Amino acid sequence: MVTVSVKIDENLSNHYSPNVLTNVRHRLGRVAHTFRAALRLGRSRSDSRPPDWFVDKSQEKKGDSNEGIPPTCWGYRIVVDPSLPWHYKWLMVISLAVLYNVIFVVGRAVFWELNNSVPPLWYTLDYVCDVIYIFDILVRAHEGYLEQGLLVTDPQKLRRNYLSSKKWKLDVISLLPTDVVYCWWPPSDCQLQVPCSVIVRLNRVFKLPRLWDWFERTETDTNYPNVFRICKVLLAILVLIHWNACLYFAISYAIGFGTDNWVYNIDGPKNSTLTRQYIYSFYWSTLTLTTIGETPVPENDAEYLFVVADFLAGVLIFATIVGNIGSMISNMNLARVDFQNRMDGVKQYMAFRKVGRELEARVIRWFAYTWAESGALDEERVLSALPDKLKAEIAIRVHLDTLRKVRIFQDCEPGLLEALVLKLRLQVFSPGDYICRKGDVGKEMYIVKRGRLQVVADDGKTVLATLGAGSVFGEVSVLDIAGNRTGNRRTANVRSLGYSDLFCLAKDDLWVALADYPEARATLTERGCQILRKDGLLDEEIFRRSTVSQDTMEESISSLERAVETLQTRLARLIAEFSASQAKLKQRLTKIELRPKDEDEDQPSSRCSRRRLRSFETRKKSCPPTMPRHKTM
Ligand SMILES: Nc1nc2c(ncn2[C@@H]2O[C@@H]3COP(=O)(O)O[C@H]3[C@H]2O)c(=O)[nH]1
Repeated sequence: MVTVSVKIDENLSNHYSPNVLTNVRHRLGRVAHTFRAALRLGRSRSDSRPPDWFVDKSQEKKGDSNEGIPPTCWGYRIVVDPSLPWHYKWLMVISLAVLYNVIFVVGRAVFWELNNSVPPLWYTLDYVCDVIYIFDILVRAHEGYLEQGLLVTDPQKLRRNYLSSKKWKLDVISLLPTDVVYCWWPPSDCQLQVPCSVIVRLNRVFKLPRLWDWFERTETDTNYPNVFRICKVLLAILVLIHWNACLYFAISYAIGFGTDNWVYNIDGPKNSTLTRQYIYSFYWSTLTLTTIGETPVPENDAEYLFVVADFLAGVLIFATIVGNIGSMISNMNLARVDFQNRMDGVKQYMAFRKVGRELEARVIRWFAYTWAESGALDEERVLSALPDKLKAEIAIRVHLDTLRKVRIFQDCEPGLLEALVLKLRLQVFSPGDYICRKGDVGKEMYIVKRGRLQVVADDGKTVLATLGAGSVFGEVSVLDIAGNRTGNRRTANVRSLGYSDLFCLAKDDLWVALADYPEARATLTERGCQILRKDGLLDEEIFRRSTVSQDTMEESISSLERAVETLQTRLARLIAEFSASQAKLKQRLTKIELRPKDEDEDQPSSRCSRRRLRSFETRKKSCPPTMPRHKTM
């Protein structure tokens, strides 16, 4: 067997600072780990990569709040990242253990036949669950949490966080070895027809919060949250009914089976079987808790009290549960109900205003198409909770296919795409709808997502162009191209052939986005000019003059920028020179001041220096410290 050990000579600590030594220790630890891993790899060709719940110190990013914390386990810190998939799987395992205890501890304690049926299986399951509980304490003690947005991986902090929480207390209570009671009340008693000592394990139920953790996580992760919520409520109902059934059977035992009509009667070949005992108790419990059927009338005080308590609990619990399920089901259909209400409103309005059968049919067809294609999803409202960056990412992901087909966006900077994609509004047009008519004032530009459209001349028949997915139109009138004889008016009619989905971009939004991307603007303008030239709508002279004046303006701006830069450099140099000479002068004056008094009292030069000092002080007061007053800019 090969042993690898890493040791730092004690003497080194006298020569080097603790920081250096800690660093050396970390690095040696990593070397040792690599060496061990290599050895393991040599022996079994298995993957020596540490599992993902180890945080490799060397892999951590700079700026991590855990920097400088010594590794604990062979150069790695064991930390459980709650966002990892395996953590979710672990939650599932522990939830199953909790559910087992919630259902079977009470069940087996009351229905002794159940406990007696396969004792080895039950005891194996009991102690497997206990092992899972113990392991869960370890997992929780290493569960990372966020501090200032960073995952804390410092083992001490993690432990402190766990030990100071309520979870820790509940975990300990749920693992108290209550089974020691078996010494005085052995499980073998269960052979008799009396409730079992398994009930002492009821403290295992204190682990229930772990089940909520799993519920919460699943609810966040699943794509069907409403279905999951309904399943959760159903499970809660079943567990409640089960517990109540067990209680009923236990009370029947306490009063005496068959002593009156209310309690369970265990006599007879059918009633004595476990299946009948449980099913009848469950049935009784369901009737009582839901208060939906005739239940046997209680015959003594204890029975009355129990039934009253059951009724009250049933009303409270089931009112809450039924209310929740009702709201969940209505939430599931909310979009459809909302859409139908809107459609009904429009239909009523059209009938009231007598808009005509043909138009009514068209509007209804439009509604049907919108529902079929997008489920009438109000994307803006749905995404309104997200920050702009995330919204843009989602929008780009969703609309990328369309935007890729748009030629002018193919080579454009990602920033422009992001800016534009957030401003796009989806509009649906029916067959024969005019998107714009010649002569209208252009207020928006369109990108075709799906469908086919025709650009038609005044007569409505001559087709100038056919547009498909990825085409852009409506830009000519919104770009304010100099020399455009139609001004800001539409130059042609555009009509939808079938149903078409268009992204609409308002003129202001387009201008704001293009202000930062002159190249994209030039491409769009160039395209618009080509169309105007083809239709003879471009005044070349005005266009040329505007281009020249634009060029001249751009040149003037560039030369102005250059002049400002030169001035800035000169100013900086002058300020530096002034500061240097001021410092020199100060030094000289200090030297003069420090000369012995009697030595220079009679010297004419010192009198002159004092005069100069006084005049300098006066000038300093009247002049700002960084700007020489005699320099004019
Ligand atoms: N006038 C004209 N417009 C066209 C042609 N092909 C596509 N279009 C688009 O049709 C749009 C009609 O509105 P705009 O004038 O704003 O912008 C126009 C162009 O984007 C064409 O051949 N002639």
